[in-house]
Amino acid sequence: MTQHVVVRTTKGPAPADLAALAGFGVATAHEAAGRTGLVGPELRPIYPGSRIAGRAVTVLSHPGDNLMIHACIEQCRAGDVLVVATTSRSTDGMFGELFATQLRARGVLGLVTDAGVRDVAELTAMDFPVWSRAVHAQGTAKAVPGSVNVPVVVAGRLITPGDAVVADDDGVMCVPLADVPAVVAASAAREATEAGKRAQFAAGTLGLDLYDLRPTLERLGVVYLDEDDA
Ligand SMILES: O=C([O-])CC(=O)C(=O)O
Ligand SMILES: [Mg+2]
Repeated sequence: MTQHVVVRTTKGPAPADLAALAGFGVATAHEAAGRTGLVGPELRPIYPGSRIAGRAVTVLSHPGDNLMIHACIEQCRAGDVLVVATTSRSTDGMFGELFATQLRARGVLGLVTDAGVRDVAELTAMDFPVWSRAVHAQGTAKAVPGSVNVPVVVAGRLITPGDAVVADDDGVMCVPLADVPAVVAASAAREATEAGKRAQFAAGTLGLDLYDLRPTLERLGVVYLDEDDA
């Protein structure tokens, strides 16, 4: 018989590294991580404008059943992001504002879920950020066991408890715990480089010249024509 577990774990990234990742955001951290780590684009924020980075606390639930979210909440602490996956595809609304209220009371930053959520107006009003596969009012049961703090796959991406989860309007990414310091350092370097480029672009420089792309166009056979010759 399958064993269902609730794993108690405190390991996670340094708070300063999580704060830094929240500042950089998903696109920068993803590039800095060697274009890795992204959760599939089907997970979207339920409202725009949030940017968080926190320690992953994971739930693996039976579809249509939120018992294990209840079981998980006492394992959560300030600075965490709750990550919910289901054992087969489900868009049922297994999370809403009452769960968010419990998580907020513990200092949890937000929810990333491969399933559905509901109470979007209330979640928006309380500014509790959620990235989900679906918004669906479909109610769920509390009857089937699952696990807390085991590795899960969310929209194609493996997330292990204690990893850093970064989420904003561009989507969601995961930085494995051991990689966090290196990704923070690479993100800072990338941001400094982009600041220099931004200043040059604002002054009128073209990417074509800054990146020396004219020889590439020529090598690839792209020809410039005047309108009358086209
Ligand atoms: O209670 C549920 O099943 C989900 C929900 O709507 C809430 O958390 O408010
Ligand atoms: Mg509700």
